[in-house]
Amino acid sequence: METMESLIVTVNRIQRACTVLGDHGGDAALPTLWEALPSVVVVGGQSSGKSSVLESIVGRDFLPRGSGIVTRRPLVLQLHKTEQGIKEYGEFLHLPKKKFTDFSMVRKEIQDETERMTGKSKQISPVPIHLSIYSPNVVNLTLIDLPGLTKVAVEGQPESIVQDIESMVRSYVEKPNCIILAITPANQDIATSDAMKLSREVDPAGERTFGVLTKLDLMDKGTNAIDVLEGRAYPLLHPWVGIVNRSQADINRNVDMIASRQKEREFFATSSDYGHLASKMGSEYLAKVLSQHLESVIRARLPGITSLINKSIEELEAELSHLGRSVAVDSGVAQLYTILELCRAFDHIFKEHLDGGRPGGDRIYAVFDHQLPAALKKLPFDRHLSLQNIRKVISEADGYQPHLIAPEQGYRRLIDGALSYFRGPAEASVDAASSLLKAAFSCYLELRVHSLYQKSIAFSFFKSSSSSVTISFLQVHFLLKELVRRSIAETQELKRFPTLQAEIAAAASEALGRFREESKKTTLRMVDMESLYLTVDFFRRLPQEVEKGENPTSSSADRYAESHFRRIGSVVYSYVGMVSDTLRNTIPKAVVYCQVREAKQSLLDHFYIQLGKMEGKQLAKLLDEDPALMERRQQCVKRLELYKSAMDEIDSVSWSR
Ligand SMILES: Nc1nc2c(ncn2[C@@H]2O[C@H](COP(=O)(O)OP(=O)(O)OP(=O)(O)O)[C@@H](O)[C@H]2O)c(=O)[nH]1
Repeated sequence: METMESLIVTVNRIQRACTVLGDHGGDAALPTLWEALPSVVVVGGQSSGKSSVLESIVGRDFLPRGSGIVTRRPLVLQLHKTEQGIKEYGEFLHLPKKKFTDFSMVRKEIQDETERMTGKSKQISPVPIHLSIYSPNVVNLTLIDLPGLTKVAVEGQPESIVQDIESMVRSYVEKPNCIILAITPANQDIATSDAMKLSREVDPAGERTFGVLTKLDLMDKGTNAIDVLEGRAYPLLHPWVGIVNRSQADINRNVDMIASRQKEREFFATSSDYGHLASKMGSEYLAKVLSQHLESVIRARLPGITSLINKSIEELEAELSHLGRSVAVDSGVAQLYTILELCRAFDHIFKEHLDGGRPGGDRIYAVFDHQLPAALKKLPFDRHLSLQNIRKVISEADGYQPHLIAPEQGYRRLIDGALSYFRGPAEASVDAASSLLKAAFSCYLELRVHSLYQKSIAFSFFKSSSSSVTISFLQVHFLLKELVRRSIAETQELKRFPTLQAEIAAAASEALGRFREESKKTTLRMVDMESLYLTVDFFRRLPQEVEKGENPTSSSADRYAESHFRRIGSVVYSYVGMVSDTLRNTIPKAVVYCQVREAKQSLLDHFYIQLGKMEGKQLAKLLDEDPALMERRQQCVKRLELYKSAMDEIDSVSWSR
């Protein structure tokens, strides 16, 4: 018996912990212990006698009375039996350490506390009020009083209240761990009893319903409820209990509960209808039966509850470790350390993208292997080296005195013009294309969704421009940015720090911009170098080759014939081809040197310098977490605390057994 009593006390403590730590069930996002705890829930229509039954079980007047819906929050009533001689008192969970010995003050506090949560609006709230009563006149028992089921809203109450109350009551009684105390007045047709209708729905076999008939004394003369009380009219697994509470007149005359219990006992003992059932009737008997039943249910459910607690602790701990530790309380140095760790994690992933292991680096090679040669091939040398243009350039270079041997100036001008194709359109398109890229990237930062669209615009721009040099460093620049974006998204540790994510993205973008400018300078300089000093050897070899294939009889007059210009064209063509081959090999080297290598080695170097100069507050700002995530972590911590304390409670009972 001692063990069983302590079981109810244990569950009482866990129930209180649930309320303190915010577990009232009904929150699908978090595991709930509240719903797993066995409890006795009092259900009945308005004026069915619920309050009277509860007061009778307690032996005290303490519940608010009045018209309309008085009970508007669940009242968890925990009864603790104390030794004889100790003065009885009530204690609220929300007012710990305040002992209420005056039960009219308990009533007032229930009213006040109800209004604190619901206002005077007459709304209902699912957050329970916990009241413990310590008394030698009670049995260990926990009862939950709920708003009475009603069919109409009274003045000042929203129409939805009828439905709201039913939903709240239903949410309690449909749980398999709920013992239903269904109160029905005997002077009404039981077929229309709200309590019985609901309990039949959720417990059709009547396994967890205790039927209580009140107001037996108010039945019409000549009628009785024997058929119900003996279990024939409405069979339930547990026997029905008849009750006689104080009448309104008794209440008005302040008949105390002890006298009323005595009166109830006499009613059954002397009743010609119920005399034979007298020992199994009345509120005192009801309290005893419920207490014993609750104890046995708790005992049966304890292993299930224990494994539920263990499972939930595991789940919550796993989620918390996934969410990560809160860094808000850390010192500045610790926060700097955390930021550097996060940057390193990002940098590691970024490098994996470049070096292999993660995709992306291969696309840079594709730029050098396909896009650059294709762009070089597309340069419009044909137009520049058309017969007509060659003649024009050479004649203009000659001036009034046509060339005598080789048109040195003409060659130089033709070559210079052709080489400018490597850089001319390139330069023109750099700024336009890079501003498009900038737009694409800032758009990614702000909206994150349109980047693909912007990306396609940027790419089509590349395609339409025939700039071979630009194509390499701008496309590599774009690919590096894309890899930064992907690396940030793939750094799990960064997920909870949106501000730091944005700062890393901005710092990386700024650095990549600098590398791109360096690359642009270097690659364009390579083209400039080609135009500034031609490869003399190439031309020194030329006359022999020309002479070899030339007709010795050809005269100097041929110098102005078509074939002469065609030959010049083909010489320039092959020189430009040679330069093109060189650039195809050297541009990738420059781009890798200036952009890829720098990105790998020093992408966040500037950012690190800035971090070093930051104060505690600025660092904390960088570590601003997603508020939803912080909230979730807090909820999980609280729930974990609940489960752990519940486990301790249960363990302490097991030890004392
Ligand atoms: N004579 C008599 N009157 C009773 C009995 N039970 C309750 N009453 C009276 O019926 C009225 C309603 O009883 P309550 O206990 O307030 O009923 P309730 O279900 O708590 O009502 P609400 O809280 O308003 O939903 C009161 O005037 C009680 O005195 C009973 O067994 N006999």
